[in-house]
Amino acid sequence: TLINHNVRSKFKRVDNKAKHDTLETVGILTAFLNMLKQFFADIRFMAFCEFELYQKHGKDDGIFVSYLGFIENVVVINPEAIKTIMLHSITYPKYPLLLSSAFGDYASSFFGSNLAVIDGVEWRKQRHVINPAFYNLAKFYPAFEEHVDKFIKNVEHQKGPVNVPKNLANMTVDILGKTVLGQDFGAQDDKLNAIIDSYYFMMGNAFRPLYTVLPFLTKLPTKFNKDFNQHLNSFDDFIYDLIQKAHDKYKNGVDEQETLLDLMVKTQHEDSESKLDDKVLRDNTVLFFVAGHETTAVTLAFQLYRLGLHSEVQQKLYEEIIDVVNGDIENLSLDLLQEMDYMDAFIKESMRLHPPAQLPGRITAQDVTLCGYRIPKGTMVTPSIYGVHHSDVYYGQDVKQFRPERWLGEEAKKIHRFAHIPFSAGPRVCLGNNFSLIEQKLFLSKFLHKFIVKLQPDQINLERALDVNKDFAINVSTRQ
Ligand code: HEM
Repeated sequence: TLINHNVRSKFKRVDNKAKHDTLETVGILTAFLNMLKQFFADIRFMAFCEFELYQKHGKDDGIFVSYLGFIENVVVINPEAIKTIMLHSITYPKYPLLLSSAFGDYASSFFGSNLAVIDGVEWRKQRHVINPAFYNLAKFYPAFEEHVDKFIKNVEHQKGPVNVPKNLANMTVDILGKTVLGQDFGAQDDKLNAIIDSYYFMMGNAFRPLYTVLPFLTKLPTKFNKDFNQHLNSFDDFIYDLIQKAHDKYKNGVDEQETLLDLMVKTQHEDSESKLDDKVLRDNTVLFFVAGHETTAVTLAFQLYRLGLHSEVQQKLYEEIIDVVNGDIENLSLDLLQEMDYMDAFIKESMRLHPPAQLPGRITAQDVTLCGYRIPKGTMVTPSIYGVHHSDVYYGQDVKQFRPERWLGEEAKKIHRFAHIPFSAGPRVCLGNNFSLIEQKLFLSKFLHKFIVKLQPDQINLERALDVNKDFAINVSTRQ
């Protein structure tokens, strides 16, 4: 009770927007149980834990205090407060959790110090170098198409149910390799297996809060630690090899279209103020691996799940595709993808209910007021993407229903702009959002043109549980 009292007294009402005298705080026992749950969970599970707590303990302010491990965490579900946080990246910089390299924990040794976690001048410098790689997405279109076609061909040759998450991840990593790193990975042809295995091993383990909070565990002479370090070394060798190839390409003056990696490597050879050294290149290449393929693969897997669940939506999408390409899928182009309104609504709705990135942590750089409460400097503040997307306060009574129509016409205008933020918003908005949206639309158009998706009877409740390592098989039949 004393601890609770202490926590509450820190977050007091300062103006009449606040509905209660202090911010609502989850009880210390609940926090402790939640912490145990989080310690052994994958970080991706934590947003569900937080939202469950909010539903049980939060009041109707859309803001409450919870815990991330031992750290007090102000979780924000109110879209006006989310807007304030997202638009003011100097007052609310990134929470430096993943920058704890001083501890030498797994998250920082794998993920490193890249664009997504740094702030200030260094962030501006890196974003300035990396941004131009995403200016002209039309140049990526042929690579998107090649790998989507390969995916479809593989499905055509497969007998029986198709396990989608892993295969989709192979497709998206091939697309990423070709477009962003300039490499043919061949994951869809089973050529990248060892590296992908290492990658998944680290993704599955590096971000476990257990190791971030108790990093000394990573130093114990256990088999697990040995395995982790082996995987890390082989993954790093692979990345440094890609970087070396980009250096060679620069020196040989190969006149090809510049990839993101080329742009980053070039800074070292030219007398530029934005020089990025090899370690920064390595850390950003890892970032692009992490941010750039699993997110889209999981999104697509959930979309196939939704299509199987809602056959009427599938039919409407199919009709729109046929209409836009005028009956011939060979006409499909980047421009035509922009004409698919129902497709846009479908993607928005699926990313609302199944956002792959959920808790973008920030820290207060000064004392602030959010929703009428005083939040002291140095507090962790986390807009809950999952929370605001699932809140009936902002989406109404049918919040749990999958209804793309809510994103069409007048109805869409009533939804708060910051109540739908799967790619975040403001200066730290996802750099790959348009890249991913084109990938999704192209995939869905070609896939639905070819196949009808059906779920298997035991797979009607996947609401929370999908990641690229989970088995999720769908039945597909070829359209006549
Ligand atoms: C469905 C797909 C994707 C989702 C849902 C997603 C989501 C996000 C979110 C929520 C953030 C911001 C986190 C924050 O505000 O703290 C972010 C940042 C970022 N994303 Fe994505 N992302 C996706 C795909 C991609 C792709 C395909 C790429 C690159 C090819 C990419 C590259 C990045 C980068 C570089 C950042 C850091 C930007 C910065 O801090 O300046 N993402 N993403």
